[in-house]
Amino acid sequence: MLSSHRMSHVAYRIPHVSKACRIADAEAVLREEEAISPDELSAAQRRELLAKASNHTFQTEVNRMMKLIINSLYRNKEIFLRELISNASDALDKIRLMSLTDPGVLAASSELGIRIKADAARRLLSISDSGLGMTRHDLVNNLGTIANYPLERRARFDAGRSRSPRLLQSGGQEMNDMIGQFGVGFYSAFLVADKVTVVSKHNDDDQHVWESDASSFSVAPDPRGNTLARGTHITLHLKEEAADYLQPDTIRALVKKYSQFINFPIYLWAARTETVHEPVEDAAEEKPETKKTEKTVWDWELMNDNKPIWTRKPSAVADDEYVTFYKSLTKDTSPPLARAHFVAEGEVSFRALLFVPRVQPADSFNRYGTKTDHIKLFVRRVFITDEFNDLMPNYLAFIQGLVDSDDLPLNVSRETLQQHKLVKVIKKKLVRKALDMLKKIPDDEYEHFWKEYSTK
Ligand SMILES: Nc1ncnc2c1ncn2[C@@H]1O[C@H](COP(=O)(O)OP(=O)(O)OP(=O)(O)O)[C@@H](O)[C@H]1O
Repeated sequence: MLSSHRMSHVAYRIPHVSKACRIADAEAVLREEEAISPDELSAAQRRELLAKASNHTFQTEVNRMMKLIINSLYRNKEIFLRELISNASDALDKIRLMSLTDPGVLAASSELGIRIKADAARRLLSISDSGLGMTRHDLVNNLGTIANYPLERRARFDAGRSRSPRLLQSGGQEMNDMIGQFGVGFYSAFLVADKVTVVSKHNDDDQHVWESDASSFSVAPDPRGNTLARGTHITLHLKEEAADYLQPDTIRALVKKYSQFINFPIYLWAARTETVHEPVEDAAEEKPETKKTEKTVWDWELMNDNKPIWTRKPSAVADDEYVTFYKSLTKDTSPPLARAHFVAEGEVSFRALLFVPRVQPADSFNRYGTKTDHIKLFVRRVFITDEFNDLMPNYLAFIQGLVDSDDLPLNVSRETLQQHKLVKVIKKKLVRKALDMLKKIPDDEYEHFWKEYSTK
């Protein structure tokens, strides 16, 4: 018999196997997935979990941030899903990047994806990923303190607050929009859930369970053992008023709105009706007859088109797709003032997508107080870093976008990449294209651009 670990591994390959097998496997996944939910713990396992749990209080800054999120985003609760999917995608980026230099990190599971499942009867919504996962230490530190938060984000919060202190109290739409841009992160789960359970398996540690009702949290070794091959499974115990987020249509619409450009497949565990023709057993008849019956089939449904937009031909991308992509890339709520999408060939080949934000990014300074650029670097579709900081000169640091190069080596450190001679060539071409893009800002927008970006 397959061990439960193996079973989940096999089941994750559902989309590629035959239908009969798929249904059988899908049932296996259902059982497997339900077994992962901490509510499925037997009484003895729950006792063991409690006995071994260490209890922690959130750092003051975390409490403050949770209050800020809950008071400011109550009209924009839906962003929780975008935040959890974005964390899952970050964790997948990290393991994929590590696998370039050490393929062994994918030994437990080679699947890289995000799976969402709703259990309407128990009001549970789960988001799981097969990313990097978290060790016990990570669970305590990353989901309990603010120490690991990028300093830039704090700066962004402060910038937002000082820009509009009155709005913060009023909880107006503008404030919603502004906070939405900051990447409020994991704690936004408490906008819709009164309890959150995180089960995580990192290659370097055994599986642990983190649980919180927003006032404090506990961490314990998972009494079921390592049921996840690798990654993180988050279960939201939804508040009564948040039950709509269990509806497949609501989930599909949110993924389309905020997460359609995530570079990993996002699946929803969903039912669909299939019409099947079954033979009617009647010996008197010469011709065997068939009758139509409807069957409900549960399966993982792919919700996003994870082919990166910048790999498509510019002529095949619609304006509104660029705007949606820009918003998901930057968390900005306004459309960009201008864009440039191009392929460079010759000495170095790369694709790039650049945007001019309507409002200057608030996080233009890094932790050392120097300017940071806003260009994400990909090499052959693999996200490498957004802290490369060597692709735009200071005076163009406000440009948002990405570069995806086929020629840069994948498996070298950021420092080595920075020295790479092709980086200079890429930068030169980017600057030229960026300046062309600025020239193309329509006349009626140019005054706005000038006011926003000129140094007084
Ligand atoms: N699904 C996940 N897998 C692995 N680690 C995670 C996951 N979700 C959260 N984390 C860890 O918890 C940390 C805190 O998450 P949180 O969303 O609050 O902030 P962030 O992701 O660092 O910032 P931002 O949301 O602005 O991008 C992350 O930096 C990451 O280390």
